[in-house]
Amino acid sequence: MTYILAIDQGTTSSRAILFDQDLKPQAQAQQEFGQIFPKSGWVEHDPEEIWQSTLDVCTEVGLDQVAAIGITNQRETTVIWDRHTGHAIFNAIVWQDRRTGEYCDSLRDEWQEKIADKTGLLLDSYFSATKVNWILDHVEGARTRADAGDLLFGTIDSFLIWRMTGGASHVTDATNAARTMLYNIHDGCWDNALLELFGIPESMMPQVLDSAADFGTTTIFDRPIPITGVAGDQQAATVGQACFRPGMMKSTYGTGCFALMNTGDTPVKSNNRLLTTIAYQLNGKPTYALEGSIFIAGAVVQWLRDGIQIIENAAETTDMALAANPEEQVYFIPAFTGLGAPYWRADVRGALFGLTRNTGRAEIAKAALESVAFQTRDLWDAMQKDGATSASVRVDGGMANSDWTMQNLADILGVDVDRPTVTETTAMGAAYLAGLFIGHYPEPDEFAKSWALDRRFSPEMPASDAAARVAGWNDAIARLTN
Ligand SMILES: Nc1ncnc2c1ncn2[C@@H]1O[C@H](COP(=O)(O)OP(=O)(O)O)[C@@H](O)[C@H]1O
Ligand SMILES: O=P(O)(O)OC[C@H](O)CO
Repeated sequence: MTYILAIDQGTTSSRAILFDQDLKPQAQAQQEFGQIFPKSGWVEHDPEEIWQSTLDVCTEVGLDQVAAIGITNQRETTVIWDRHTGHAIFNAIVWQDRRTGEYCDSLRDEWQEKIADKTGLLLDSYFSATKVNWILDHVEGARTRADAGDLLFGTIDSFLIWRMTGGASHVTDATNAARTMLYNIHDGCWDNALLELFGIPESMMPQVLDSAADFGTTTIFDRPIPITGVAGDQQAATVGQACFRPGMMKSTYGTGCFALMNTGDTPVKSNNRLLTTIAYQLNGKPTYALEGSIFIAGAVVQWLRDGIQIIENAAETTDMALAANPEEQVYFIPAFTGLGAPYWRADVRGALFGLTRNTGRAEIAKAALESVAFQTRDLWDAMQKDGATSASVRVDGGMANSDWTMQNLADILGVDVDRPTVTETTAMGAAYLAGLFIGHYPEPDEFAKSWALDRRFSPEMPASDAAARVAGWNDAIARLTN
């Protein structure tokens, strides 16, 4: 039996999963790693922890029968390292980090439109470009070293591949490149004007390949293994959910929530503050998507556990939501690091609305779970205005395991929410891309036939109740953002 190994380097944990010939997960290892919050709105990871946890899970799951490796990763998170030593010169600045918010504001008038036209993105600290600029400005001597060609930039995929290939490959794929705010998604190349704007020498940038390609061969294990698939985690989930036809949409509930709708070979420009991105690139041909990005989804549950410590594990939230007093309607806006789509407000922070003397742990936990549905509804409305017509959405990610949350999502969206049998669709997408390249897995149309439904959640709440709750949410958002 030969397997394809998927490495899923996420925001809160690193995972390795072995997929068999039928794309069924057969073995899995997972390791959480530290979150570093140096200041309000700042989020960092230690690149060595990312590296070590990745190595550990690969070793734990076993590589004896692995034919190829696919890598998928938290996107935008920025690492800069020395090409001679392989040492990162600063912590990884995580996608959630808002430290460059004011810098983005200062560029807005002149650059917002140009950046949107070239990259499909909004000018925001979420993306890698201003994070690279910040590191070059704040680490002593970094700019001189960068100009001398001694430093390399990469998103997490790039950093891992560089290390796994002993420095032989400095590469990324088009989906990750599309999240840097430095990549022209129409021309398929790094954009010189943007590199210049952010003071980034082109010598730092990785080569951009298709999502199924020869990314190099890892030489750090007992035997050489090719790395043949790479995609950002949300794009890998889009592939894993087999959203290959225009109009198909998936929504992933991990640390954040990211809804992507396939728009085919047309890069659709949103009028409602969604992003245009590359869903996957095969045989040199990009397939585009519209994306809505929410920064806090499952992370709100982590905060209940690790922050205010009112739960011991994530699954407890279901019983709490069931036990909550239905008369109490608390709105929890988890804008811990600002609001993403469609508001894009780096400056606001979280809030609870509607507290009474009867509000307790259960009501707060319920409001935390509900915040995920309300935020998705905001994205859904924006997608509809941009022309989406889908009557259902495919869900995945850690939080999709919560039946209560998924039922509430169907109620608040007013459409069917479909959960597949494999919720590790992110890893599955990466494995599929890697296996596709070596001829181990079939072409996309054939693969799409194997998508299997675990459970469909259909709306049960009366539409008027859902509308009243959504109105309450909109009111809370208006109060916070005004
Ligand atoms: N049963 C559950 N109910 C609610 N939230 C859950 C449940 N299981 C996992 N989660 C949340 O899902 C997230 C983990 O999902 P995962 O897809 O592994 O995230 P990531 O890839 O961002 O690290 C955590 O934030 C966790 O709080
Ligand atoms: O770690 P996740 O699964 O929440 O995904 C993070 C995204 O890639 C950030 O854009």
